[in-house]
Amino acid sequence: MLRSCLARLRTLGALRGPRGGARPPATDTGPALRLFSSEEVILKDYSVPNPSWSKDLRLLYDQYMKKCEDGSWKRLPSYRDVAHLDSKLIKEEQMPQARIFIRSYEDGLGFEFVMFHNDVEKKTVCLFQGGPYLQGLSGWLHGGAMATMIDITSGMAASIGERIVTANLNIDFKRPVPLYSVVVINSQLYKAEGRKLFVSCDVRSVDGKTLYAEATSLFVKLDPEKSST
Ligand SMILES: CCCCCCCC/C=C\CCCCCCCC(=O)SCCNC(=O)CCNC(=O)[C@H](O)C(C)(C)COP(=O)(O)OP(=O)(O)OC[C@H]1O[C@@H](n2cnc3c(N)ncnc32)[C@H](O)[C@@H]1OP(=O)(O)O
Repeated sequence: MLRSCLARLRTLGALRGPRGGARPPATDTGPALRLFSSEEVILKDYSVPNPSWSKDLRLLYDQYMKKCEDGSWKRLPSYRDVAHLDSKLIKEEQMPQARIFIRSYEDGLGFEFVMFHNDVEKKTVCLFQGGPYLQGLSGWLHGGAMATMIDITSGMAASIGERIVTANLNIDFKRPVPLYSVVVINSQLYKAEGRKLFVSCDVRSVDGKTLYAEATSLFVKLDPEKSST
């Protein structure tokens, strides 16, 4: 069990320890994966409920956790550490303070989210609650914050565990998203053509009645032959 869990995390690139420089302390509460190898790695998984989660977010989380019971859906863990990124893309030893920015806010102030993935259907769903530090126009979520979540959710639908980058992202913002509200981001890989992965996405209210945004995106698998990446 632990072995398969480690294999999965390695696939996601999550188990690279710091090669110099201090890792920010794992002071928050919540589940953590603790490993002992040549270096000690402690990873806290942020994709679980915390006290800042609204009732809507908790209810949806419970619904999706139920869907996970038959194995068709999987909750995706999420970490703050740069170890999440491929070491070929970022030189950790030169940037010991680097963090995944969406996980760098205190609970409830920024991006509260959890993602679920269905490998057969090539779908990723993100349950997202945007906090007060993500404000754009008064009372509303900044579109860039929404774009970030669309990008990452779509990227997860495109490819889990592979080195991909966003080549193109088109978003139609249909309605402003109120701060603190919960939205459901649905993404699906609909075409794969060589290194190119095409994803569609929409963002809806919890009851599904309000369409906040629609997006299409293109992700490209990095070419191992090319030195720039
Ligand atoms: C908040 C942090 C979240 C972190 C998440 C934690 C881990 C989660 C893990 C996993 C989920 C992943 C989620 C991703 C989320 C974050 C992604 C980003 O922010 S990435 C940074 C922004 N993007 C770039 O910086 C790319 C910069 N561009 C490039 O590097 C190159 O242009 C690249 C790799 C895209 C293509 O370059 P070439 O030289 O390798 O290949 P060529 O031949 O140019 O393109 C390949 C094919 O793609 C088409 N193509 C390329 N760009 C296109 C475009 N803009 N529009 C249409 N087609 C395009 C080309 O026409 C070509 O197509 P033909 O094979 O000929 O059919």
